[in-house]
Amino acid sequence: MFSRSALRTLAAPSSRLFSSSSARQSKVAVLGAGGGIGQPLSLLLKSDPLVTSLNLYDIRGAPGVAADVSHVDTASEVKGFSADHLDAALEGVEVVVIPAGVPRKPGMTRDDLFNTNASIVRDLAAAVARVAPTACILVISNPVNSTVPIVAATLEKAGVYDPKRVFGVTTLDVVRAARFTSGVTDAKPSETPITVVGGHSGATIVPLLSQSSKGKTVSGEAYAALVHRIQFGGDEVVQAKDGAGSATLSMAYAGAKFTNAVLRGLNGEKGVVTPTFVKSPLYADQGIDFFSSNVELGPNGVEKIHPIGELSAEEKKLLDACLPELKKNIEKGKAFVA
Ligand SMILES: NC(=O)C1=CN([C@@H]2O[C@H](COP(=O)(O)OP(=O)(O)OC[C@H]3O[C@@H](n4cnc5c(N)ncnc54)[C@H](O)[C@@H]3O)[C@@H](O)[C@H]2O)C=CC1
Ligand SMILES: O=C([O-])CC(=O)C(=O)O
Repeated sequence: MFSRSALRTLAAPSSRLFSSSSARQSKVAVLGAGGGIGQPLSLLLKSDPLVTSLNLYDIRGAPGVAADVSHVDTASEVKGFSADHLDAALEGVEVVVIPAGVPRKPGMTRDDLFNTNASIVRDLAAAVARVAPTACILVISNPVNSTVPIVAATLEKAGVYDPKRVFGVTTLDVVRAARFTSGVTDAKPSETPITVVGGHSGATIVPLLSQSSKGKTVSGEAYAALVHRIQFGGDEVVQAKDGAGSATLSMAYAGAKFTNAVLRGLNGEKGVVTPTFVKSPLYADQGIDFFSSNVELGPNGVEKIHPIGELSAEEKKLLDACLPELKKNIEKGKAFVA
């Protein structure tokens, strides 16, 4: 079981994006650094005191982003790498963050991105397997429910898969859940940390409001509306951007927050716990071997996968709706590599 105070250290939303408890620093690469997420994510990572070196790679525009970000007056070194220099970008890297790939337009599901993004993510994972086989890989590219199994299967094929080091970034769901719950309970987001489990698309996103002292006070129509908003927060942004893409700025914030958590774990900090989509035993008996739940991060990546805990009757129904869809998404990813 996990300690609630440990959980709060990361899950609790705070005005401080980065925590740092150690002098050890790390080399981080962003693949897709020229994009809507990649650019602000690179800026935020430049501000993270745990990052020593930042390698920015994209098939378009990374050297420009690197030149720009490199002027920020923090200690880390920034280098930009263009299309033919992926291997150089990965040299000696401990953490690889992947926001490469196309975003949604209105009317699309995340699964509609599969045909384009599956091969992008597979090829990037193959390069990581070749050049930085022990790096932690943080997958942002959608559909996360399928791209994470694609990365895992690609590493497995290359003989370097360590399930403790491959993560789907579901932090934006956690960030949204805290923000939206704060809105309806009249509490600060720091008082409304919400564990979100399952996967990262619509019905596979399962917020566990009953496990939050503020969240469990929301009921009836307000509860249904809050769950819907957390599950479909991405659509809200896609519609508002009206063809110009999906969440980029809030995702960059979430991606930087999760990267900092992984670095803190690698540094040996204790009690760093947050939901993330990883190879998981929780529903493996139902053929679902990737699942997001609270995970303690440590020096090897995943330190401990926490059970999801007690669920309300409503949450049991949400989980029943999540599991079959998640299973299909995972199988689709695996089949692509096989
Ligand atoms: N996990 C999550 O919570 C979220 C995931 N996303 C996903 O993140 C991805 C990126 O979104 P945006 O940054 O808005 O898209 P974008 O189109 O603005 O940027 C994507 C970048 O990837 C680059 N790229 C394409 N192929 C590449 C390759 N083979 N190697 C390196 N870079 C490559 C492009 O040149 C572009 O700069 C999308 O798949 C989106 O659905 C978006 C928001 C939240
Ligand atoms: O909705 C999208 O396509 C982007 C995404 O994953 C999110 O914002 O949660």
